[in-house]
Amino acid sequence: MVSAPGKVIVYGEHAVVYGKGAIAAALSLRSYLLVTPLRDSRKITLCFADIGLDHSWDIDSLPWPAFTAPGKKKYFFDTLERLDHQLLTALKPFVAPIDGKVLQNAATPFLYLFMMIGNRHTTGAIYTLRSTIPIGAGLGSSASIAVCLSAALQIQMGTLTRPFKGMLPHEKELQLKRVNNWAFVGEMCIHGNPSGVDNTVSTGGKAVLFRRNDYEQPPDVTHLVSFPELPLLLVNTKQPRRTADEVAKVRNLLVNHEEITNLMLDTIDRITTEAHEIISHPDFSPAAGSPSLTRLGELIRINHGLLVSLGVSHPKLERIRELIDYSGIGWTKLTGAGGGGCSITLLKPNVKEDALKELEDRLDAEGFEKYETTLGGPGVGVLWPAVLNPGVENTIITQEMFLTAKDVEAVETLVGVNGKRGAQWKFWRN
Ligand SMILES: Nc1ncnc2c1ncn2[C@@H]1O[C@H](COP(=O)(O)OP(=O)(O)O)[C@@H](O)[C@H]1O
Ligand SMILES: C[C@@](O)(CCOP(=O)(O)O)CC(=O)O
Repeated sequence: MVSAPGKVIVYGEHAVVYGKGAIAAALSLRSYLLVTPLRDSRKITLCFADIGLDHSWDIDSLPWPAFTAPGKKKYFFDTLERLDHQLLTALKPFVAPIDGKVLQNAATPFLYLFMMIGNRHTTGAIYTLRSTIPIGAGLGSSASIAVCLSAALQIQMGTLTRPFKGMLPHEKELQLKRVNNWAFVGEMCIHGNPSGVDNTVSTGGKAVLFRRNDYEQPPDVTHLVSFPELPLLLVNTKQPRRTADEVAKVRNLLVNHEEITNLMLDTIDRITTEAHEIISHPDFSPAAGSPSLTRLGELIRINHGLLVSLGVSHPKLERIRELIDYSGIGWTKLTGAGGGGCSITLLKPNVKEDALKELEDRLDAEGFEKYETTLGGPGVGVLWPAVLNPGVENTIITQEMFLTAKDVEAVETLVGVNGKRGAQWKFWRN
């Protein structure tokens, strides 16, 4: 079993697509992928329980000639920054029988990565996914799945080892890079032109300052090892939207109002840079009365204003912001692609319990959902063998156990990275 986290973008979404900086942190909400190898089978089955996807392919019937044509097959050590649109087209007939865009979007990166990382001699397997990340809410659900698929398929093919005691740091980093590279390719299958910030933070965990100036080159990634524990409130509008559509809105604005849009993107870049300077300052403290926390909060508010001007907010996001501004408990912005999805609020120090409770009741009454989550958790991890509580319980986690966990809490209790059943996850980066 492998697992990878969702993320929040604290500053810089959308601008990051145009070479500006973004700060993002890993969430404690995660995706979990169980691989059940079937030695004597020539079938692969994708069972993505949260969205009701259960589809099988006969390995021998897949378009191997297209994927193995000269120059097409990529190897685990190749640098991967591009998607091969011819190969994507070759997969279309294999995805077409699946009902609906959401399910097709989930299946396409899997098939592409399976064909690229695997080969026609790969044995059959069932790939079962459960995720505690809300789908399409700006929290990087698709990227966390791409990271899981990338890691699981590479482990299956033997091009990735699980992390072990004594593994050299540079080997760990190299393996993370391979996971991230293929995950980025998976993201490209459904997002067209992703910046790569989501898969990067999901792979490496904790928090990053990310910038991709040149799409032909790898991004500049600074790991923010001392990222502070910021008091954040995360609220979901439950308004569905697609990342690709929101990214397209900014692209259109850039075409129609080039100069003004560029100025706004530059301002967001400046906000991210200043926020980075604040949190990396040796005197930074998120404690009560700290002027730097207020400054970070003001930057959050300004960043949101610019995202509104870029056209990627939504009346429901504005309603949440209005309620929170009215209660005076913190500074709010949308996070991720916007158009719905989630907002984050940096809470002011010493917020009174009853003010928070009153706000939560109002959010609840208007149909919004609040998440309890922590930032800065671990990136991709592996549980191998997939057993519970080794040495004590030693129970193999079966597909049935995984599928019958009745809700997010039950999934976390069963297999969670901090789960109550004592499963021993290993991470490439601690
Ligand atoms: N739990 C899940 N199970 C299967 N597929 C999922 C799940 N979560 C997300 N996805 C896939 O990712 C897509 C959402 O990606 P995206 O629009 O980027 O939203 P997000 O902001 O959450 O990353 C969905 O349409 C679906 O294809
Ligand atoms: C809007 C964007 O900056 C972030 C998208 O995040 P999400 O898919 O909404 O989780 C796009 C990108 O970085 O590729």
